[in-house]
Amino acid sequence: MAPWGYEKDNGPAHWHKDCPIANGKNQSPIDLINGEVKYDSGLKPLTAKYVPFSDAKFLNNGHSVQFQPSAGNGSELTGGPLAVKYNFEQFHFHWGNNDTEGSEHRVDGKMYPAELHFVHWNSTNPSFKDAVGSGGPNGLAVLGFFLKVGAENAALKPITDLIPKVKDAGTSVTVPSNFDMQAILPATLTDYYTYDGSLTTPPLAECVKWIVFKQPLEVSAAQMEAFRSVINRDGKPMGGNYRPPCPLHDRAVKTSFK
Ligand SMILES: CCN[C@H]1CN(CCOC)S(=O)(=O)c2sc(S(N)(=O)=O)cc21
Ligand SMILES: [Zn+2]
Repeated sequence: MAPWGYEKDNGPAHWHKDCPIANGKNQSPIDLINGEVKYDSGLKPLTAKYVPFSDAKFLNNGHSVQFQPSAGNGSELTGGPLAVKYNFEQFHFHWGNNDTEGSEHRVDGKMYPAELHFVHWNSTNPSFKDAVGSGGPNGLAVLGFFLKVGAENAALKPITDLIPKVKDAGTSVTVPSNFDMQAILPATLTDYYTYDGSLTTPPLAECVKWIVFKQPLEVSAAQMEAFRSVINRDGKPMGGNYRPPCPLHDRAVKTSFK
């Protein structure tokens, strides 16, 4: 099979050939249907402590644009549905070619123009790769934020300003050390959906505790256009790098809000 992607000949409908788990019962993303979620008063806010990075890269890996600090950067996530501390690994984006599509998760069938994923791994594992392969839904914790078009996002501006430098697949740049990742997050990480799921790209491992925030972040139209200028390995616009929703099967989606 051609390397996986999001085109007709290598997109989500083909992924099961190399990754049979694509047809598993704990796949992501899903459509978050408000009439079917269940409030859980035991779900407390999350705490993310992101420390400044000395040598982080911003890269185009052919499937997304990704912020990646060197291993062991000391940033961590606790609380919410998580029983232990998770280490920050990377963040990346999914987006569409117009404002009516782009997010991976949906809310009552509605797609947002983009979705931002903060990937963390369970610190009881010796490494990130062990966490991905650890089996069960507690290997990774991914925070999902919907992006909608509105005011310029000043916290994301240092990142969106770097996009023209990683327009082509396989390129990367060093991120200025004064980049403040914490500033991207809302002050309180409260209202969210959470469920057990998978990576939304190959290898599609069912190792993810998903935490998707109800409140979208805003980015400007110019920031959205920056994403839409990114090119994939086939030299085509990367926009459309989102997997459609997967069946929920017998999973429950819990909310921290009523
Ligand atoms: C393009 C490749 N994307 C994946 C790379 N990794 C997994 C395997 O690595 C050894 S990962 O854990 O960094 C994640 S998280 C993630 S999503 N969209 O579900 O948040 C996809 C991937
Ligand atoms: Zn993602």
